[in-house]
Amino acid sequence: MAVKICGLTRAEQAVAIAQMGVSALGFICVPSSPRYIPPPAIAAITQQLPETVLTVAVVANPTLEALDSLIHRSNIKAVQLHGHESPAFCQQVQQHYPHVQIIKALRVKSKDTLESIPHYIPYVTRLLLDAYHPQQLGGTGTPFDWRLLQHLSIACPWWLAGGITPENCRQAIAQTHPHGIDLSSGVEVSPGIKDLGRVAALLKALGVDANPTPHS
Ligand SMILES: O=C(O)c1ccccc1NCC(=O)[C@H](O)[C@H](O)COP(=O)(O)O
Repeated sequence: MAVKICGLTRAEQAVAIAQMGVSALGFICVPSSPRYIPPPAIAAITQQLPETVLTVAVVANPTLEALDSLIHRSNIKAVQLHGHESPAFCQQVQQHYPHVQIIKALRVKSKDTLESIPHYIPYVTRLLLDAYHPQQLGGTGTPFDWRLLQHLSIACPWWLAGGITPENCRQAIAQTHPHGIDLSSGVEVSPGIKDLGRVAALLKALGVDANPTPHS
């Protein structure tokens, strides 16, 4: 089970969470977010992380030029497209950056959202199914109706997001069977500041072992 902790802003927290055994760390590159972190600050953090950690830049409706600048300045391994990006745009990103993993986030409002999934599959590394909120793109702390995923077979790797906490993570996984989970506000003290005790509680609930020590 992959675990992504999103919305990191502090180097020491990113390093500590990586050492706890988390597989992916997300950095919010959407300027309107309270978790926003600029690309040079992301680069300063990512260079301190173990190679095994997937580093993810979260963006919304970027131009290819903006993505180019972000990818070159932030030293990340994956981009998470969290806006209204089309399958055609994902294809363009895939063609321009074959070495960068593409995570397409879909904010699940209703069954209709899920009908678009097959159109994205050829162009993404994985999907992230997150909660829909009319005013906020992400980090809402609210789960969507997981029953919408019942009887749905998704033909590519996908991660579940939206309102997951150390308390409900096992139920979320049992009910939806994702390949990974993504959390932000469920393990936070305040936007961008993580609660390491809650990250530890999450990993304990999931039975994830801490990394061996080469990076400690
Ligand atoms: O977290 C943000 O502030 C954010 C802003 C704009 C676009 C995306 C954003 N977050 C994306 C994530 O991957 C979050 O981890 C995901 O929405 C889950 O958040 P939460 O419900 O708080 O666990």
